[in-house]
Amino acid sequence: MGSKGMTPNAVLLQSKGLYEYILDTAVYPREAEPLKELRNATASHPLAFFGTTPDVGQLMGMLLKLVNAKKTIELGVFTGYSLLLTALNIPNDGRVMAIDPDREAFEIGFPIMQKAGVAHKIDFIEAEALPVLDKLLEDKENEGSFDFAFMDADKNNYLNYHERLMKLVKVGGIIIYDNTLWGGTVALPENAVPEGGKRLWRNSSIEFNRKVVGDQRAEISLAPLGDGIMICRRMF
Ligand SMILES: C[S@@+](CC[C@H](N)C(=O)[O-])C[C@H]1O[C@@H](n2cnc3c(N)ncnc32)[C@H](O)[C@@H]1O
Ligand SMILES: O=c1cc(-c2ccc(O)cc2)oc2c(O)c(O)ccc12
Repeated sequence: MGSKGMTPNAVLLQSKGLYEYILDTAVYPREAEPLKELRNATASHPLAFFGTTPDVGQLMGMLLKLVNAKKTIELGVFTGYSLLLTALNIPNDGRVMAIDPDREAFEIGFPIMQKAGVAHKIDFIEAEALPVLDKLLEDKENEGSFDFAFMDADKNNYLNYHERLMKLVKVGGIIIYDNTLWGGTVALPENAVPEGGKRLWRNSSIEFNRKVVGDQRAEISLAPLGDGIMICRRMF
């Protein structure tokens, strides 16, 4: 499946054409078949725009391999593009703990994960993420035990997740936060953004970026891929 007619919103780049160029020349030709299949299966969903964009997925795949990620965690699964991507890029005995209260959406993608032969790597937990993280942290053994984390759940809780993930991920491990440029609205005056969820998430993103930039425990890169990703590497 190519990009025509279904390009994710190219809100951060100079033009939609430039984003299509990146996807068509560098991303789609290298995208694994099961990921294409999962995008197809999600395309008619009313929230299809939730899916992690394939350009972010491509970088995630590389980072997972660079840190030899074996034990990973994901908050915010939806139909499972980023989950399948992770499962495909960790070893056969690797595990991804995937947390989302919406099992229905997960079940759209799960048969594709089974067909791809990676379902045994996936532990889906049907729940809100915060109490699950708190439960994990009750056991000291879980501290510093994850190699990699991907965050794509409720945007107004990112700072709460960050505090917990910085304990759960090992020194040298990676945490990626999606949507941290929130359609470019982080650079707009507040009154230029419609009131409601979008403004709330814009404000949360600004606050999140500011706090993480000041967090000396992490090396960071705020990269303009997809809707913006904050990449953190735990230093101590
Ligand atoms: C943008 S979607 C995730 C997209 C996914 N990463 C993908 O590649 O398709 C956000 C997801 O976060 C989930 N979510 C919302 N609140 C949550 C919470 N408190 N804990 C965990 N997941 C949550 C929603 O149910 C939704 O499926
Ligand atoms: O439009 C959205 C909304 C969300 C979102 C908002 C609140 C939640 O509790 C969960 C998800 O997430 C999005 C997203 O991750 C994306 O890539 C595009 C759009 C949206």
